[in-house]
Amino acid sequence: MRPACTAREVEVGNIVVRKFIFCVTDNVSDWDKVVIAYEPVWAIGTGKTATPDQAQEVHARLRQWLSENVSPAVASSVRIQYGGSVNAKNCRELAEKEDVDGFLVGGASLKPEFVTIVNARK
Ligand SMILES: O=C(CO)COP(=O)(O)O
Repeated sequence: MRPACTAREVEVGNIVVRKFIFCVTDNVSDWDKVVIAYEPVWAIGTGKTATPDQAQEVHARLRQWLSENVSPAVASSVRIQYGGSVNAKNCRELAEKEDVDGFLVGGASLKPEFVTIVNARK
């Protein structure tokens, strides 16, 4: 069973995401060269993964924010990847989410299961 994050962990994540996106969008001149990664701090290397719904919620909010503050075209074309304890068991469910465009994989990239993660959308 997947360990869930606490409400505090989710709240801290949202604040960090907000500060980050304001800082970055002010300094981007070519959005074709940008890939956004959402990596909850509490999920990196911990074995705790955001649920697919949690990841989708943050990714969708990022896309919505980009649509309103940059442009709808950028919002729909920019890749938003999820990172944080992605493995062969959780990658398919995460990949099914509309706004999860790929993964940043740490520990699992060193194991044979990485092939399953690479093919998660197939
Ligand atoms: O930081 C990461 C990739 O950049 C994620 O690492 P893990 O997949 O080991 O949690």
